[in-house]
Amino acid sequence: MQKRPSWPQVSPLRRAPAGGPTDGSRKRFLLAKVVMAGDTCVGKTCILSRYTEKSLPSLISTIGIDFKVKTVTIDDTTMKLQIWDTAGQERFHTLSVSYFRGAQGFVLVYDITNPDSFKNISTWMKDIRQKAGDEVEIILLGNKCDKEHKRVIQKEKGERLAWEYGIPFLETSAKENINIDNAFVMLAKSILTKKYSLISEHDVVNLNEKKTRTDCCKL
Ligand SMILES: Nc1nc2c(ncn2[C@@H]2O[C@H](COP(=O)(O)OP(=O)(O)OP(=O)(O)O)[C@@H](O)[C@H]2O)c(=O)[nH]1
Repeated sequence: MQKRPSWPQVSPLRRAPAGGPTDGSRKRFLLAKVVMAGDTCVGKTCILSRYTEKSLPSLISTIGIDFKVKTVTIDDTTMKLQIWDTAGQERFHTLSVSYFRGAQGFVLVYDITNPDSFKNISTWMKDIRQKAGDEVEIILLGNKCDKEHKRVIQKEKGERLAWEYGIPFLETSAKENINIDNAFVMLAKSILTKKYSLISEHDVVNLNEKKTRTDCCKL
């Protein structure tokens, strides 16, 4: 099988900018694009919110796309994770998977109380492979592990599926804050280990930048 070239074609490591450490230590900065994926209502938004804001969001299903930024430090490397929260509803599927392109990591989530969300993991894996390639890092999460009384998918099933895909697995609870930080740190470490590089310049959205019209659009 033909291997995709490493992505993106930009330098993976940046020196600390001026104003950074003055002790001569080399600090490295990485910027990685991570995408939350999985069926609707599995808890993607809650997991992301718990991780980035230490709280749960006001509850409303994701419409379209949103992202949050979180900085993690692993050894001497500071990583900025740009984490995109996609909508799991079927009607947003095309839009959601279009954001998979250019990602270095995925948090793929099912709900341990919802068998369909577990069954659909294989479809999400296909989407990820198709849009982001074989080289991306993925972690599988069985969320809502606080709902033991409603559990349908046993932990061993999740572990087995992850083993088959060769990816790490954790059971999490956004509600009880179980394994949420762990999940993102594990993913960040895998991305780092693979020496995956930064978001390419054109994938960075500068929300402060004012749009200027190009000549062809001027009236
Ligand atoms: N008990 C429990 N409920 C959770 C947990 N995580 C999320 N929920 C609940 O599950 C529901 C859906 O959570 P969301 O985070 O909106 O799910 P989502 O996957 O982002 O859904 P979409 O935005 O539609 O894709 C909400 O009612 C949450 O309160 C958890 O760990 N435990």
